[in-house]
Amino acid sequence: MLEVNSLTRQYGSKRAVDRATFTVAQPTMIGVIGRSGAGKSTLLRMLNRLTDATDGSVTVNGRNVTRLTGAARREWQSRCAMIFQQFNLVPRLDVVSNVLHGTLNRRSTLATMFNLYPQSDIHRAIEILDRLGIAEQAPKRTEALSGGQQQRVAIARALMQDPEIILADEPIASLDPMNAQVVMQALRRIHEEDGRMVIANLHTLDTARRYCDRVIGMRDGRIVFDGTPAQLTTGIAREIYGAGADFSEAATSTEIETLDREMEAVRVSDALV
Ligand SMILES: Nc1ncnc2c1ncn2[C@@H]1O[C@H](COP(=O)(O)OP(=O)(O)OP(=O)(O)O)[C@@H](O)[C@H]1O
Repeated sequence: MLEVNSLTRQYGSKRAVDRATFTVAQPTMIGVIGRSGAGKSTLLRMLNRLTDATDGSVTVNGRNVTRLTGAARREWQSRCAMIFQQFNLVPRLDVVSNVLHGTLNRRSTLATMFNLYPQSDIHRAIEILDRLGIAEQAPKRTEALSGGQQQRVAIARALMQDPEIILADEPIASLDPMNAQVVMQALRRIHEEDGRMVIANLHTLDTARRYCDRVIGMRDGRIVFDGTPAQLTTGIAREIYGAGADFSEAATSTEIETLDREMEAVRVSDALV
């Protein structure tokens, strides 16, 4: 159970997040939407303590994690893994070593310095890569992979921590539509098969509608919508995005449906060969 209560972050005179309040009773896949500067990243970063809250609290299963320090804070961060738009991998390092970095929190400095990983961790890393469909990339340098593959490496690194919650800050914003779809499907599967909570900042409405059970809409630091995709009408979307009457959902689209049609066409032509 995650309880976010009046969570606030002030930067000078600017309230990046203004008394955000919501509860997640069971593992859910949640999309956070809103225009640029609405406070989405700051909200996520406060949840896993990359950014400190000015006020309010984050409580997980009855424990307030907002003021944890030192080892307790690091322990919380490993239970609440974060993935980023720019992947945050070590480009010159091979894929499997990047994934093994997910275990850094529980390894000694000496073991880290000499890149000493237990066999069991290496096996687990390969298993996770296999699950994400990229095991054959394990020995390659990460920089040689496509953006979609790199984001799956970042997801694998997060899974190495065996987190209860995965926070994804614009995970598909740098990807083409096909890779965006593969990454969103991977996050959805992890949610469904492992029962992990996923909270993803998404800049496109159709992605949130398609993959999430619940959508949180932010505007000017405040949560202005919290409901199911079905409850998110075009009128509400217009309010969240602060758009005029000419607002159209297509303008926030990644064209995933178009892509579906293209992929179907490829499948049909493959079947004919
Ligand atoms: N470190 C900081 N110092 C000062 N102001 C900040 C800082 N981080 C964020 N802000 C401000 O807080 C507000 C919310 O920013 P945030 O990055 O959380 O929004 P966002 O919805 O994630 O936007 P985007 O989609 O562009 O990433 C913005 O006005 C931003 O300029």
